[in-house]
Amino acid sequence: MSETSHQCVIIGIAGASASGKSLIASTVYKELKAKVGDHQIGVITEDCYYNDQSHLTMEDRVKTNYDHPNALDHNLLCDHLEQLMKGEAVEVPQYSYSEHTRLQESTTMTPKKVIILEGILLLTDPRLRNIMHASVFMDTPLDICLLRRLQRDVAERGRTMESVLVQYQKTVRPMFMQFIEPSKQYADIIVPRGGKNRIAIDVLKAHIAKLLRS
Ligand SMILES: Nc1ncnc2c1ncn2[C@@H]1O[C@H](COP(=O)(O)OP(=O)(O)O)[C@@H](O)[C@H]1O
Ligand SMILES: O=c1ccn([C@@H]2O[C@H](COP(=O)(O)O)[C@@H](O)[C@H]2O)c(=O)[nH]1
Repeated sequence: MSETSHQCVIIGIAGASASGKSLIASTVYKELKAKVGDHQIGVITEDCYYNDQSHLTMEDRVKTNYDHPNALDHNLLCDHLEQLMKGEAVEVPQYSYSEHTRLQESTTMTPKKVIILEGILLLTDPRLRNIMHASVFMDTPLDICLLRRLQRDVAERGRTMESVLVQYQKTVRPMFMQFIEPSKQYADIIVPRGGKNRIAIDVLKAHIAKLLRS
């Protein structure tokens, strides 16, 4: 648990791709927002901080390993979290998974009392671990993650079934084994089965509600 946060508390949610990080983060956010309003709580996705690849050809963009820590701009993410903790607003980048580029537009995030931060590689970075007040690891079996990623990426991220399967074998699974799974040791809470785990949602809501009251 970090001692550095004063105005804003960061709760990190990590785990494999398609393990349910976004779903649990958005469920906790929506259910709490209905009670406390969206000025108190927000969600930031690590994916927004993928490096812009617009200088590369599409062929090279497709070949990039998006599951290695070097694919992400954690410097900018840390800077933004520190600004939010100081009570300053930040411009969160928007990322296109189909173009592998950062969009021109960004999203303004005003300071919040609690930020839920979700992403695959969050717990691999000591700077981010130090900023977090509490951390969660979504421990969904990898075969279930692959099934869910396949469905989601074809439906929502402009991908073909074949491209998802090739990428999974080349980078997604190996990087999970090398970086993401070992980072589980740093989590305070380990959530099995995925983003609909009601007990886990309620535990997170209760913890955040307590922080909001303090
Ligand atoms: N427990 C669950 N049961 C059924 N579908 C789930 C469950 N958890 C997540 N999903 C679905 O799996 C897909 C991947 O989940 P998502 O939250 O996007 O994963 P992540 O953010 O970890 O990549 C989404 O379509 C989501 O709705
Ligand atoms: O240009 C990109 C950027 C990322 N990815 C894949 O996204 C997942 C992380 O996002 P989740 O929402 O946690 O699934 C990561 O496994 C990358 O492989 C991509 O395919 N293309």
